[in-house]
Amino acid sequence: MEHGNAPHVVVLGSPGMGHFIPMVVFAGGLARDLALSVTLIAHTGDPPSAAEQSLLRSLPDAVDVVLFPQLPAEDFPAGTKIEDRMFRTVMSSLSRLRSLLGTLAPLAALVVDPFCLDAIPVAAELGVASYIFFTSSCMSLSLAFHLHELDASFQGEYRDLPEPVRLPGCVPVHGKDLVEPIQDRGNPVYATFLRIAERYLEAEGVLVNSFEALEPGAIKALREGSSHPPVYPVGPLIRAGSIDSGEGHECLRWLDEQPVGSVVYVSFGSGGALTRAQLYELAMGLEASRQRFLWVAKRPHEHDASATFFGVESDDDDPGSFLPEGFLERTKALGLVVPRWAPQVAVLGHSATGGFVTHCGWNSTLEGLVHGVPLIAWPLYAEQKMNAVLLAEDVKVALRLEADEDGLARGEEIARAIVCLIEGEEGKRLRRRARELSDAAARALERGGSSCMVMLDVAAEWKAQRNTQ
Ligand SMILES: O=c1ccn([C@@H]2O[C@H](COP(=O)(O)OP(=O)(O)O[C@H]3O[C@H](CO)[C@@H](O)[C@H](O)[C@H]3O)[C@@H](O)[C@H]2O)c(=O)[nH]1
Repeated sequence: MEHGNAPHVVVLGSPGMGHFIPMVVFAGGLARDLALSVTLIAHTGDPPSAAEQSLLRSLPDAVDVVLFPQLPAEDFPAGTKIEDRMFRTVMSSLSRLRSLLGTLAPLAALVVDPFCLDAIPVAAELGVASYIFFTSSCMSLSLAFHLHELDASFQGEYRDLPEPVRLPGCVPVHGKDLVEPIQDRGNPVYATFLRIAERYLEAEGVLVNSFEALEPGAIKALREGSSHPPVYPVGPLIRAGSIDSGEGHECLRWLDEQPVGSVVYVSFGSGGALTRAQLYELAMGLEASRQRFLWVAKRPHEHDASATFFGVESDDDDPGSFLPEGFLERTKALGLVVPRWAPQVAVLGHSATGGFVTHCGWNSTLEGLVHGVPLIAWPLYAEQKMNAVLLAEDVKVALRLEADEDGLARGEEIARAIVCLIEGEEGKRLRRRARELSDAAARALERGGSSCMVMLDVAAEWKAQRNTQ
């Protein structure tokens, strides 16, 4: 493609839908809203999944797409953490990236996601400035900036820390709720996180998918901090309803038949999986709540809460084959179960949706808030426990579930939380808060809004960069 006079930016994303989606949205926005010429390099399945292909088709013509393959599961020993697979997939692409960047010069910037930070020295060799598009909260970014300090301050596992961790401007967070891959210092991924924490300092700036009204304290502290690159909150960037419209999907037709604000939507993102025992309790809780529900159900997994992160391995996803006997029949008047994947943005934007049981993946979180939907926080892995703390204790837009000593959330507890969210006073308060945030999110992105202005400033830097080349 001819890139003309527009500054050319390369956007590099890591594997998994939770990263693919925001990087595609970000790349599309650079071309559409800022008239930049963009090459998006994405790590996808080979071939890309139907969901990946459909999102790529939504990109404007000014975005060139290059697909790098993600490393197959067989290349890793059983039990390898997803984060390790992501970092290693990106490492395996670096020589191809080097050649490609060489052919694309002159470049105004390379923008990488948090699992692609090893590309920063490659860009530096070619004289290209690197930026990070951080696909989670400012609170998680702050943890990355303070990881070395934390590592030096305590020898044991973080779950044994006697006092909560106080990241600047953030709600205190217990050590056990810090990101999951740093919970075991003996796992090789811990050392990788420490190594990568240093790479953040090599970037020219960090764009974050968050916004002022959502994380004012953390953003202020990051803005004032001088030991790291400048931080630019540019969110919330999510797919437009027109892109994830789900046209004709049975769950949208079903939602059309339900009263306004009556349905709780249950989904654990692209990767989340429950154990068989937990899946049973969730089914019992939904049934006992007697509330309407739409549940994206996936086959249970006993040992890996992120079992479907790199795609679903089995085609056998009929919920009837793994849900409790008789559940579908008994609940058919109140609920709908869809296998594996739903058009989530359309579901959250539907007037019948009144609550969201979520694993607190950052994209799901933003999608819920943009549509003014209050949350029940059910974190599973990655940085989701930190997000849950932020949403329940700081932003106050989510209910938490109490688990028993085995870590299982019982059916009665799940039913209690759902009834409280859809019918209770607490639910009303959370809904008001979610609507406030929805309005604030829209204001941040409109012309003159905080995120819009910040993005224009960064684009101006890139344009200036281009003019000095
Ligand atoms: O049935 C589904 C399920 C998911 N999605 C979409 O898939 C994305 C999932 O992203 P997210 O909610 O962030 O969850 P994960 O896929 O788990 O994302 C990974 O990446 C995120 C961003 O870094 C992290 O916050 C998470 O913890 C990490 O697991 C969202 O856009 C969803 O709308 C659908 O459209 N339909």
